Amino acid sequence: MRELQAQIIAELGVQPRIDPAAEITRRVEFLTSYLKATGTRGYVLGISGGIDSTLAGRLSQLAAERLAEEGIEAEFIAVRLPYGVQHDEDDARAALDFIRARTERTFNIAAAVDGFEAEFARTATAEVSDFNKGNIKARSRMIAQYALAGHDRLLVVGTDHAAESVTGFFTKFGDGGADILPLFTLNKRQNRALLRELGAPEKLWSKVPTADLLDGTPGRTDEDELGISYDEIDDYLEGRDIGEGPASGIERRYLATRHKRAAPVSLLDTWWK
Ligand SMILES: Nc1ncnc2c1ncn2[C@@H]1O[C@H](COP(=O)(O)OP(=O)(O)OC[C@H]2O[C@@H]([n+]3cccc(C(=O)O)c3)[C@H](O)[C@@H]2O)[C@@H](O)[C@H]1O
Ligand SMILES: Nc1ncnc2c1ncn2[C@@H]1O[C@H](COP(=O)(O)OP(=O)(O)OP(=O)(O)O)[C@@H](O)[C@H]1O
Ligand SMILES: [Mg+2]
Repeated sequence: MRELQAQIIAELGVQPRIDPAAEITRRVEFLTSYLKATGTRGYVLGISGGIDSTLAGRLSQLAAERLAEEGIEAEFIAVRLPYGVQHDEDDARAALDFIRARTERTFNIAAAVDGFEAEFARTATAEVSDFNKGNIKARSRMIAQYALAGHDRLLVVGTDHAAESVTGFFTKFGDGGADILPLFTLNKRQNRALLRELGAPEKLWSKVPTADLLDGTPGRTDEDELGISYDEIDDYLEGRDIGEGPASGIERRYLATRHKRAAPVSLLDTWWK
């Protein structure tokens, strides 16, 4: 195996083989123990209809139910965060039907994002690019979740996992901004395996991953933007040889995005040298 590949696998804690049922139990247990240790009162998570939030959402609901069995009152707010009307709204609805959250909300981020866009144009005397606006959408979703969390003393659940973490394919302080990461260490096919184990309909676990942040290309697939397939990323994270081109592509992205996986750099840090 490549030296950097072994280092990345160890850093992200990826296991080449998993027992999906055991991983579900372990992650629900993680959510419940952290809540008890911190005295927080529940969880909040944005539900897009994609694989990651469907899985993290169901785990959060199961954690809330487990806590109730122990006599601890815990909230779980599954919140839809569309920018106007979401083009794959049916999938978001199907995800909510599967998650069966204690509380469902919809928080439309359009007014906030459009407000930022207008103020940006005034300040920078230039239009914001569709790409940069996409990051504003991701950060507006973070603000909405923290507002709900702050109101009820909840934890913001994040959906970061190894197959996104390795390439830094998330918005810094946007979807990357969260309190607890129940999917950490899993690659994309392992996320799918956990969803199947939980009995999710095929339409949800087989959905093509999309960040869906662009006005100009709704539903642009992650693989199209990355130029690398999740199968390649998953194989790489399981220690396989995927060939020089794709492996160096992943490693280039990994090295360029180290700042996203660390706290803001200070005088005492040496990781970037
Ligand atoms: N070396 C460095 N040290 C410290 N900070 C550094 C830095 N380089 C950039 N930065 C900072 O980081 C910023 C760039 O990072 P960021 O704002 O995240 O922006 P960036 O990485 O350019 O874009 C986010 C990427 O994540 C993808 N994404 C976002 C959200 C969700 C999903 C999904 O899969 O659903 C995917 C999105 O499609 C896009 O490709 C710069 O503006 C700068 O402030
Ligand atoms: N339209 C949306 N509504 C609510 N939450 C969203 C929306 N888009 C993104 N999010 C939040 O941002 C997170 C990151 O998006 P990402 O696309 O990586 O995950 P996903 O949509 O759940 O799964 P997939 O990667 O398979 O598309 C989501 O898990 C979700 O919590
Ligand atoms: Mg998505």
